[in-house]
Amino acid sequence: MSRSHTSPSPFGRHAAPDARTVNRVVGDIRHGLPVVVTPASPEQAALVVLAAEGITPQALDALGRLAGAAPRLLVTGRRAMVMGLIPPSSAPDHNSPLALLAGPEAPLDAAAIARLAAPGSEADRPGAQPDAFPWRTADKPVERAAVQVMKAARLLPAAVVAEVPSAAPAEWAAANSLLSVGADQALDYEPALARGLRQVGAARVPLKGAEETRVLAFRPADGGIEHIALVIGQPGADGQPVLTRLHSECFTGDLLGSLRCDCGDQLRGAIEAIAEAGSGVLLYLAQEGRGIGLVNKLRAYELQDMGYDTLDANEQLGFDDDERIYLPAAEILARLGISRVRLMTNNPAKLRALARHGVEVTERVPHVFEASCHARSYLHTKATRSGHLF
Ligand SMILES: Nc1nc2c(ncn2[C@@H]2O[C@H](COP(=O)(O)OP(=O)(O)OP(=O)(O)O)[C@@H](O)[C@H]2O)c(=O)[nH]1
Ligand SMILES: [Zn+2]
Repeated sequence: MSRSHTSPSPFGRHAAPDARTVNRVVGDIRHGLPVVVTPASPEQAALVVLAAEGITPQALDALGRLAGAAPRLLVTGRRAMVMGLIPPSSAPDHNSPLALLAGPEAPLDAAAIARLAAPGSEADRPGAQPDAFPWRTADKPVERAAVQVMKAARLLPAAVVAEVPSAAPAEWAAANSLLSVGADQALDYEPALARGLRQVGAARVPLKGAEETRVLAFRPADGGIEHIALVIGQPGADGQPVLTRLHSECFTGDLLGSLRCDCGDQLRGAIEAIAEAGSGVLLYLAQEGRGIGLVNKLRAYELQDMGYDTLDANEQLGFDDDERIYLPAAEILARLGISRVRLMTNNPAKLRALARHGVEVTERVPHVFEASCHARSYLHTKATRSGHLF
């Protein structure tokens, strides 16, 4: 299912304008620049937004002066929960952000923002008690979109925001040389990238033990990092469901041979098993760190060394325990003409997600490897808390 876009630019034949806009905004955010997020409804205020991660006192001052109002901090419900701001039971949607406002006893300065946005022992530090900040639930689309932009930028999911002092926010943004993006565009970014995937490369790459392998690359609509499909043999030629593995990128495990996880063994083991079966497909999905990115995964590892398990570490950072979506996988399978799979996985969420996207999973094929001593507690957590079937 691909969405067609019309573009007035002769260079824009393949471009998805919404994805391009979000991508440019993400670029500015990663540069430490503010952007404007506009609401669909003109009754709501637009926000001028900066990343909380790495914010400087100068940037915070400049934001306040630009907007003519005191900035506030948006953190996710998850982060608010681990800071003890809200009890676990009272968070209706953990992905809804919470707004923290500066109060007379607790100025929202750059140092406070760093402590509130990043996990650590903020409650131990003088002057940084999170409950000194008045807060309210922030579930307006512009507020959720501001946090979504941080996730798309692979930064900590926390944003410093102030209301745009104009009823014409896009014009105000242009007059201040800022990029702007619609809240709906930002919230639909990941699915839009998946819908706009294009195959951009295909080559025969004989692998050790799987010589009849083709490697195909699928580029998302914003020109970002490609997902890769390894097509081994002639999958589906016999009319049978295709032996399939969805593997999420793990730089540390796949490439460096990290012993903290089982990814490297699972990757090579899947290729071996598919070759042995005669044919199948492995999708190598650009979803490092269960979708939070490599840098945030390294932060999660640091937290795990402090005693948190792999799920709690994600939540300490403000993320859900798993931020992946499987629409890209379903889209690639559809492009390959595969609608029925025997899925090699221990993760029931992958079975449910593929079914939701119209892929028939005829069988789950267990995909278990011996754990190193460093990976034992990681795999134990998956089994006891994520419902993994080992
Ligand atoms: N955030 C986070 N990601 C991790 C951690 N350890 C491994 N990962 C990432 O988790 C993903 C592993 O994905 P998969 O191989 O699909 O594993 P899975 O979801 O357990 O599913 P199956 O292996 O199919 O059972 C990779 O993107 C890794 O980078 C961790 O401690 N924290
Ligand atoms: Zn791994």
